[in-house]
Amino acid sequence: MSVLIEIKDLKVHYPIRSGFWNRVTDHVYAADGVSFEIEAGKTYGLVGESGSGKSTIGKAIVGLEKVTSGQILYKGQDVSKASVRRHMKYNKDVQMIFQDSLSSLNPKKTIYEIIAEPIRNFENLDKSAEKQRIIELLEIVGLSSNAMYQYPHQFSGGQRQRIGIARAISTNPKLIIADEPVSALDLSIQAQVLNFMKKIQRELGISFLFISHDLGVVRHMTENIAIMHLGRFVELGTREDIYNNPQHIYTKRLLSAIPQIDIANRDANKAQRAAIEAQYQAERQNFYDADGLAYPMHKITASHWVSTPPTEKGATK
Ligand SMILES: Nc1ncnc2c1ncn2[C@@H]1O[C@H](COP(=O)(O)OP(=O)(O)OP(=O)(O)O)[C@@H](O)[C@H]1O
Repeated sequence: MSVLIEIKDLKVHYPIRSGFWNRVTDHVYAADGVSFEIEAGKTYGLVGESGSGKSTIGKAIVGLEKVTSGQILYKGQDVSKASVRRHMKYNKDVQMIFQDSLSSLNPKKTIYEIIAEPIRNFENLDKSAEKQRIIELLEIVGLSSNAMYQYPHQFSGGQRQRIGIARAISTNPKLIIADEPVSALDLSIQAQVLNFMKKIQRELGISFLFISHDLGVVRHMTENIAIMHLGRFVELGTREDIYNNPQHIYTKRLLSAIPQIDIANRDANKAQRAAIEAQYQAERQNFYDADGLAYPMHKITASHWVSTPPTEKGATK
């Protein structure tokens, strides 16, 4: 295994201002000491409910959010500082795709201009080489070269996600942060886009940080997964650890929330969901501290970490 990027004790705290003087009166602890590694060519899943801090981590990694403390180590350098990112041309290697492709693609620009923008930031191609590159990128994402003369609103949601992917891969990146890349799409289109992401990963060797609120969506995409709740990781492990041997009550609750298409067992699934919810409500206080925050994680196997009360022994992450 080769580690592409290492996140160490990352904290991103947003100030809350109030009162006549607009003073900082408190903070939102959006990411509160998270550590994990993404391997080269692999997908890392980051899963939690809305507001748990997933996007904040993704944005901090690409440099869109200021890091309060901690490190983001890439090729041995701490890229949490803007000067280091510029010096290393880090933003060429790390790109982001968003959930809402309509608002993340400038509606006034043609697809050609949208895809050309990151290329122009990092390379000095002449007009014909640039056009050739854009035609190739459209081909990779399964769109005809005519698409380059059109505008985002002329495409379906799934096609727009492909355009977002074409733009993201245009700089030949090593890592793509995919923030809820399919949650705005119909189920049938979701599967197409997910398969397509796996295909470009195989062909181009790109790593993904795949952010989702739905453990069902990441299941077939990731090798390693972190479960996040209120700014902290509650559980982290391989796909097998998380899906076959979940330990934290919050992970169990997220697993029970995966939509089931299996109509024959609908009643049994509903009963199981209700049982997990009752267990969650009854045992919640055992899993969180007096402020309602997750405890530090402890290692339970070589790959599996779980947030547990501090009386239990083991290294913390
Ligand atoms: N710029 C900001 N200023 C203040 N608070 C913020 C800011 N951005 C996010 N937050 C808060 O930080 C917390 C984490 O938000 P974040 O968007 O990272 O969560 P998320 O898990 O990605 O959720 P969602 O899927 O809804 O985006 C939330 O409480 C959110 O309200």
